[in-house]
Amino acid sequence: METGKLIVFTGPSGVGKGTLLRKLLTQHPELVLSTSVTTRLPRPGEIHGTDYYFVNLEKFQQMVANQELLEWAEFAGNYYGTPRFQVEELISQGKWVILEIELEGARQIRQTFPKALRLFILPPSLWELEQRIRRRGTETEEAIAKRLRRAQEEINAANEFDIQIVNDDLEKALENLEAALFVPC
Ligand SMILES: Nc1ncnc2c1ncn2[C@@H]1O[C@H](COP(=O)(O)OP(=O)(O)OP(=O)(O)O)[C@@H](O)[C@H]1O
Ligand SMILES: Nc1nc2c(ncn2[C@@H]2O[C@H](COP(=O)(O)O)[C@@H](O)[C@H]2O)c(=O)[nH]1
Repeated sequence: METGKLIVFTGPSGVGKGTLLRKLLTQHPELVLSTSVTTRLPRPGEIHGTDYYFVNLEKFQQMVANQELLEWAEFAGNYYGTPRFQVEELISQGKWVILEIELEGARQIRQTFPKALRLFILPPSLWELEQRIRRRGTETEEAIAKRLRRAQEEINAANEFDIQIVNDDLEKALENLEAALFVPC
């Protein structure tokens, strides 16, 4: 049977992780993106069970207490976590599972899944990162400020990851991502 693999995908908010992953998954439908749990409110168009499992704080705390999350962290005022059951099940079936998670969660995964491939996505500059968050138009000023403060801390930790990819030109970044994932044996 083919061996499953865990792939961690991290980078500051607004760098383009979701955009890159949507393209990657269209071209490689055999890859599986884990659906996280969050206490954040849904953005317009986001669907429960597809983009996230949207839960209240009480439910999130219950999941933490019951050890239902593989990793979890607070990010810019909300909680996020990876449901354990789906990831463990999929990997045991030989699937390649991607976690799109922030830095603290990625550090936890490093402890529990040392063989996971860990990728960090960098912006071409902090200025461009801010433009991207603003252009997306999904966050309040307060949330943008929180996310940008966290961005510098995350970028400083990029060297903790196996591979760093700059998302300047989207197509080029996608090519680099594919090269990192599908290295010939
Ligand atoms: N290479 C790129 N060049 C220009 N704009 C980009 C590029 N990649 C992504 N974007 C744009 O930047 C914005 C943020 O992208 P995206 O939502 O994918 O970021 P993210 O890293 O998933 O953010 P978050 O962690 O907050 O969910 C989007 O409007 C997207 O269209
Ligand atoms: N540690 C975790 N981080 C997660 C998870 N799911 C998403 N995220 C990260 O949170 C921020 C903000 O996401 P947003 O959707 O509110 O913009 C971003 O860096 C995501 O990668 C998770 O399960 N665990």
